[in-house]
Amino acid sequence: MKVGFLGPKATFTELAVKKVFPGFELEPYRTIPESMDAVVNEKVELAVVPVENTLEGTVNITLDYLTHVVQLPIVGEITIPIKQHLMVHPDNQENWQDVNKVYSHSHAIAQCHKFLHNQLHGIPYESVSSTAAAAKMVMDHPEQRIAAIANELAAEEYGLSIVQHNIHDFDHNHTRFFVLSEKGINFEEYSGSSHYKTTLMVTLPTDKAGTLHMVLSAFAWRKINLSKIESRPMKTGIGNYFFIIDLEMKLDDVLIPGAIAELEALGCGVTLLGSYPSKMIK
Ligand SMILES: O=C(O)C(=O)Cc1ccccc1
Repeated sequence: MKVGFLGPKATFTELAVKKVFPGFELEPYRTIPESMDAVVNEKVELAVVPVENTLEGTVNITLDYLTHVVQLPIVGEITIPIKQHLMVHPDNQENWQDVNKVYSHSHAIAQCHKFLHNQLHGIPYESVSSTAAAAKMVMDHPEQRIAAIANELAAEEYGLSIVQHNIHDFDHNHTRFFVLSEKGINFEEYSGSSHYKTTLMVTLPTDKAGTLHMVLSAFAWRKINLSKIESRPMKTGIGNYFFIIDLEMKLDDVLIPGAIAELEALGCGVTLLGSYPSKMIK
């Protein structure tokens, strides 16, 4: 089976893939949407995409592409610890404090704001397609005084020197990834996890007071635990939002279908995005 992921080699996404799909054939893509398109176009059987980070929140492009452009079932979830390091070309290791630009993925930059503000004050930073793309760029340009924020594997892969370890602003930095596939793969087999979640997309009827309250009540009185609720723009006008709701249980025959029927009776639109095992990597 072939797995599509945000490349190039040694991104955090690749780390997540390797934790649960060791030995699988890997296909790097330049962007997250391109890795999802590859599933739709049957170039790969599944894609692994980042969806949420402890420090920076939702990866909007992933949720938006999943809800507005492609309809790919979520078949699994992987959560991994994230450690960010500052790295430079070995030629510039001694004078690393003279860097004049820092490159990384926007989420990685956001995870290190305090470090950048305090230790590299005033140095501009720029976001690129992934942390590994930033590392590769630093390797390709030894003549430039630039640094990348990326993981240890990227430093190894691209021959860079880590000059500051663990520069993320808070401990317990984790990122969640969705596994997307149309093949109905049994992620429990690969992950060994039988802890399930279910994700719903819910649109509310317009101009009806108290609907969100009633939506939450439908889950509350059934004692269905929510692990996340996120609003995203419908992209149809200011103030028009839908909700992505993660439930802390597997799709069953009674409780979740009952809650969905209740939401529909309120005039909500409900789409099941997936019911899947969730694997936490320590
Ligand atoms: O750029 C990467 O390495 C990615 O896989 C995206 C990302 C960036 C920062 C934290 C987690 C995932």
